Amino acid sequence: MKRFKYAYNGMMQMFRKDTHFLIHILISLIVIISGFIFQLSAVEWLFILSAVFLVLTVEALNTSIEYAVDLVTEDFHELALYAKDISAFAVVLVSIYAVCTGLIIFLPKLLNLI
Ligand SMILES: Nc1ncnc2c1ncn2[C@@H]1O[C@H](COP(=O)(O)OP(=O)(O)OP(=O)(O)O)[C@@H](O)[C@H]1O
Repeated sequence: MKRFKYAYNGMMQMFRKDTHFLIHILISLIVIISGFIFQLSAVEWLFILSAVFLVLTVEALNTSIEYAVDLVTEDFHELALYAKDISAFAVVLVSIYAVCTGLIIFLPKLLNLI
């Protein structure tokens, strides 16, 4: 129960600090609602949910790394720059995976509507 409380506090802090997180949550909700509308198969749900949770998880880790780096130094430091930039790169990578997954699953269904 303690762990859930800490996790809840972490989530609330994410909402306060990281506006990207809120955008990710909103997009995730739209994707999940679309999944119900298009009646995804079990395998399609697995890919969509893995993409959604991967993006949210990596975004949370990215914010966590930013805090850890800021704790060590707020001065300009090349290693701080590498740590933050590589962590941002990880978010971009999973976002590309999520966009590809969304396109592969939803695009044929959307084209079918036309
Ligand atoms: N201490 C530092 N030394 C060198 N470069 C830094 C340092 N802090 C931040 N940077 C550079 O500025 C960029 C933005 O850092 P920042 O901590 O503002 O994160 P952010 O991407 O704006 O995240 P958020 O919007 O969630 O706060 C980093 O990716 C890095 O290139």
